[in-house]
Amino acid sequence: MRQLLTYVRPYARGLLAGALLVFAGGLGALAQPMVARYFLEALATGRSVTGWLVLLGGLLLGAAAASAVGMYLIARTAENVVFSARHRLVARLLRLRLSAVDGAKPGDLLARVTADTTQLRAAATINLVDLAVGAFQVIGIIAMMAYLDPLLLAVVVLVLTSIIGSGYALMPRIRRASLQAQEAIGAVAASMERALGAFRTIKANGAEERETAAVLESAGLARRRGLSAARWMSIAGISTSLVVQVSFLVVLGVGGARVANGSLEIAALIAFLLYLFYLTGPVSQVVRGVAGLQVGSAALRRITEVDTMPRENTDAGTLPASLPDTGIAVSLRNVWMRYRDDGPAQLAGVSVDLPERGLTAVVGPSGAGKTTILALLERFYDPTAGQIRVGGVDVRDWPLARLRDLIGYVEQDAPVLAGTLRDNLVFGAPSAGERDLREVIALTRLEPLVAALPDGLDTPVGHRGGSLSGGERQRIAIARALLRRPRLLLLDEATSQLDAVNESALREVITAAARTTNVVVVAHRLSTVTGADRILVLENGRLRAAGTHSELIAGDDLYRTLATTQLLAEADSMVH
Ligand SMILES: Nc1ncnc2c1ncn2[C@@H]1O[C@H](COP(=O)(O)OP(=O)(O)OP(=O)(O)O)[C@@H](O)[C@H]1O
Repeated sequence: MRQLLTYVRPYARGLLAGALLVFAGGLGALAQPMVARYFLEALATGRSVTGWLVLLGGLLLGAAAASAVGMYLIARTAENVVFSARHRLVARLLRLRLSAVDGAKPGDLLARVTADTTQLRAAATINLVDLAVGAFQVIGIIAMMAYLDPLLLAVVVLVLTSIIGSGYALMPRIRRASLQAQEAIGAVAASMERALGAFRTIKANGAEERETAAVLESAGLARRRGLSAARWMSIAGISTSLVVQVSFLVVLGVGGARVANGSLEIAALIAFLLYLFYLTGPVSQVVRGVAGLQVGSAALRRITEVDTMPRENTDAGTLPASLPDTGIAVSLRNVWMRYRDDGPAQLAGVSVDLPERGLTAVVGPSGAGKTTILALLERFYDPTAGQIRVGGVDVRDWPLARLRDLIGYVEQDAPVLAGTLRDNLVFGAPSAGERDLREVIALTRLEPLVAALPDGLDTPVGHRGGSLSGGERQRIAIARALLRRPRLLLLDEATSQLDAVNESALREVITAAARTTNVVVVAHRLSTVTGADRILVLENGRLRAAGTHSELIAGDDLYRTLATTQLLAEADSMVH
């Protein structure tokens, strides 16, 4: 409730005004028959009806307008609350640490932003208003009952206490069932995301039916949990009416006996029973409000869970006194990395210095920890032990956003985002000028692609760049990184995405970049390696050897084997 109120508080005035207007609209509607009566009386007796007619018309329009505006204000509060919950959630989700997201399911996180926040709509408005208005009326009616006959009130209160008792028993069940239903909806979203993210793989493996079944299993669970919440809600509703009916009978019995022995007037009993009759509505309203709040609190729990996930602080830290204009040096000192505390060491005591300029190639068997080094330089993760310095400053001391500003990173799977080609290119440098853009397009040999696309740079490239080839995606990723004018360029080379012509062109681009910048390439091609100023050979997370191609060919067995077997293209000719 407290958490819910923190979302509602900024919009409390609008909600209050809305509730008061709806209430005034209700009063106006109630007054209409009375005014109609005076109008008809005036008509029958031949008196002037103009005043009554104007009042009736005014009431009619006023009540309708008050209700409409009131309902709009309540709906606006609901939308505002949902928006502010989404705002907070999205801002937090995109700042989560990678280690937090590694273990989460993107579809489930998505459901929290979409489905769970929607559940706040009713809880933050209608349910709260129901609870407040209902409770207010219940208190008023009970006060009137106390005035009429405290003894009968005691009977009513006794019976009403059982509503509170059953509420204590039922409400947690409603909350639990709603939470499970929302979790199941998260699971539906997660399995859909899994299926749509690997659409071709599913088709190629004939897995449509299995995946459909997996999604439907979660959907079925959501249905069962939803039904379970609905069952508990109807039990709460029906037990409320039953309790009020029972109290009606008890009051009738006790009151009747007291009237018979002369200790209560019949008029007082009738008035009491009328109040009891009126009590049904507000009590049901309170129960409805509290039950609705359970659904909201279940959703709120899933929303606020994100608050407990570790986030990155992108601004804290101190910039180094001076930053070079071109490349920036990097040093690793006895760096260890475990992705999980109890997991194996993916890097085990790596120490290396990479100067401000030059091309460093990192090679090694699959799983040796090559990509992990790049991830640590981007500070996607902190090393388990040891120190990484960029520009002479520990990466943990850098303001994260400024550190990443220095780096251009081309991931191995070269992701392209839904949007136009231009959006994708300027993604890392939104203020890049047209000239820079054209220059980078020429460097990365993207000109033929731009010319072939119907709207050139402004052509949408599909979800995850689905309408592009692997090589095109990779060149776009490289162009995107170059446009950032990085001082440290990290390239995770894809194994076989580029044809020979494009490959040699890009090799030239990278070599040119390395003349002014620190370039680190996780290399899978011999051509990349042979041109490197230094090569690091990683094996099982250890830096096994370092040197130039000819030094390593002469001095390192693993490198020699890698060069002849794993590193692609012209291997034989380069080795001999
Ligand atoms: N986010 C992660 N969580 C847990 N383990 C991870 C994670 N990323 C990588 N690993 C593990 O760390 C090890 C090193 O991975 P890394 O991606 O650095 O290898 P690599 O040398 O780049 O391999 P490849 O050449 O196949 O790309 C692998 O065993 C991998 O399974």
